[in-house]
Amino acid sequence: MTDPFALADGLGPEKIVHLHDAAVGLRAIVVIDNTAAGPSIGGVRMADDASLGECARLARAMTFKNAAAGLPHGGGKSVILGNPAMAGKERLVRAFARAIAELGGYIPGPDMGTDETAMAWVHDEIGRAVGLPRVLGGIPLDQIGITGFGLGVAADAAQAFCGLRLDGASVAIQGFGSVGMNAATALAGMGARLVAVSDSGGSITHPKGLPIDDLIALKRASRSVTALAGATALAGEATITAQCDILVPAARPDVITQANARDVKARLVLEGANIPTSAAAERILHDRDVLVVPDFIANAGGVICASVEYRGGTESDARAAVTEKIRANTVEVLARARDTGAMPREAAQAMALARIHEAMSYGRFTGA
Ligand SMILES: NC(=O)C1=CN([C@@H]2O[C@H](COP(=O)(O)OP(=O)(O)OC[C@H]3O[C@@H](n4cnc5c(N)ncnc54)[C@H](OP(=O)(O)O)[C@@H]3O)[C@@H](O)[C@H]2O)C=CC1
Ligand SMILES: O=C(O)CCC(=O)C(=O)O
Repeated sequence: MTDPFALADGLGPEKIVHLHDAAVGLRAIVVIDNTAAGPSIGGVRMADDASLGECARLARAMTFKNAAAGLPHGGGKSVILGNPAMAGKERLVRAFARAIAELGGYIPGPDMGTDETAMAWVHDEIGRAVGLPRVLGGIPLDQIGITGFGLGVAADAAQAFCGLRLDGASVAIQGFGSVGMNAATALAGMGARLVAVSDSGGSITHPKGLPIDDLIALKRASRSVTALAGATALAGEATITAQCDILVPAARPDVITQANARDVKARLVLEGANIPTSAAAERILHDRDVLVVPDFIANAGGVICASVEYRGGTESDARAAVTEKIRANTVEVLARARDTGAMPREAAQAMALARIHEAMSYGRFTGA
């Protein structure tokens, strides 16, 4: 067996819990990374191939994200191993919920493969979840597309730092779920044009612009974007290197790598997905003057909304908080990066770490 503490460092993880219920076929992992600022919030990912390593990296991203946004929450994440389209998903999600009932330091929300309905099942079992349907008093963060909306705010703030005008800019988006489709809508609202898009069925392009409403209608009908008439099909991962001004990864981790970073054509990368870019790839992009707005700054809309919901706020409170925090953080991080020559992620981590360390300094054993 490998060292069970191999992932441990000065921030966490505080708890790693493996959940197994043979009767329902549940195999899941929860990582509570750091709760110095408050109980952790982070999404529940449902995927066949998620791993402990991925879950821990996602939980750490939440620690940074929640701290950077100034939320009274630490970071956590969970994965349920399984295909989100499976029959019997509700049974599995309900079994997961019961298994985390005593893990009070973790507040689950939606992530890839789960949505407000899944959070309603979790809430029904244990009374603890965010991103709930309105009828349960929630703010359905996936349905209202608040993370995509926040990516639009980040893009608006970032354009001045890379000499780009959103009006007329071309955009490629990998993944057309809650984040991807709402980012497309937000960017189109500021004059940008969607020229390439993908989902798990493949990629398509149209240099003159793809019709976002038609693409959304296809997804609502559970079809792939590749079913759009009149578009040109591209190879699977081709959105990453598509000809465009702005690239929005909005699907799985580790899609911009050392192998393809030199082929990225965009001048601005807005990280909608969590951990989409390897450290080496981010360095390559930085050296090529491609501006990257890091995941935990750009895609914080969902968790900011979740935090507002947790405290009984309204959807308009959430939109105001997302707009204010993402705009301020994007400007601060990009200005620090410009002024110091650091990568935006380094500047963002320094900002978040200062807050995490301060929160940790109030803990009982700090300095003992
Ligand atoms: N939801 C939120 O508020 C937040 C989400 N995020 C992150 O954003 C990312 C997307 O989340 P979300 O939109 O909620 O997830 P969804 O499950 O709603 O959508 C994911 C999309 O990615 C597509 N996809 C899956 N694999 C691939 C692939 N290999 N190539 C291209 N597309 C692929 C899916 O295709 P198909 O439609 O065919 O299944 C789907 O369109 C994740 O990294 C998540 O952690 C970050 C912050 C908040
Ligand atoms: O769904 C949530 O709880 C917050 C969003 C999240 O998990 C994320 O930002 O990755």
